[in-house]
Amino acid sequence: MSHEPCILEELKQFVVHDALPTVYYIPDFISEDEESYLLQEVYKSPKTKWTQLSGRRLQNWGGLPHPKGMLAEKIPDWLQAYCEKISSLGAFSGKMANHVLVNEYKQGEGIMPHEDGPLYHPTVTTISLGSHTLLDFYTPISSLEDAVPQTEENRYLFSLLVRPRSLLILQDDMYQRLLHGIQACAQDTLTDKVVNLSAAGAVSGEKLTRDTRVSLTIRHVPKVLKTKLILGRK
Ligand SMILES: O=C(O)CCC(=O)C(=O)O
Ligand SMILES: [Fe+2]
Repeated sequence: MSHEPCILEELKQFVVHDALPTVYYIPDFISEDEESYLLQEVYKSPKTKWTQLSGRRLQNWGGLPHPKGMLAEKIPDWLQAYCEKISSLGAFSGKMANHVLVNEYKQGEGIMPHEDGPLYHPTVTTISLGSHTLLDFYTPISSLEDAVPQTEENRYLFSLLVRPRSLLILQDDMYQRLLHGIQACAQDTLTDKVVNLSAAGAVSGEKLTRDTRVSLTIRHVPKVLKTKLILGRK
């Protein structure tokens, strides 16, 4: 299936590597003031908005994606502004982002390798706040030869360094075929497996200590329910 080009010309300079369809890494997408403002808003949200998972906690905004359709909820203004800004770049083929996950990772926390699944438009955009992290990519289990033991180590492909205030856009195979995850560790030693070293202003061999990172994962959920009646609720 061919992919319609949907990102504005001006973003082309941020493509990380032609061999990786497709990664855009945009350093300093937001200012330090915007970063503090967003962190303030995240931490102002009611305690009940947080879901504690093993190794991270999260806030879900916009509704819960569901195979039958997402019952859309209004996204607060402080997030809506960024949904609009990113959508206007063409990230979602002209559609408006309508879903935001806020993940908080304390130093040493991470997320297991996973796929984001079929409920989203196949583009994921992520603003990082407070700390860098390394996002690691893995081949899916079925695509390796049987003779090779399918350990996480064998399936590991490469990493992206995401700095605070950056915007990362993943599309195509990067989203649809590969798994992504974040190692639960407190410090990263950069290697040549980090494919955006120069774009992120880093060098191989550098050691970076993590702090608490908050990520805003901004997406478009195509299937939305217009009213509660469709779910059969009173
Ligand atoms: O924190 C991130 O950048 C990744 C989050 C993620 O993969 C997810 O929520 O599905
Ligand atoms: Fe994910």
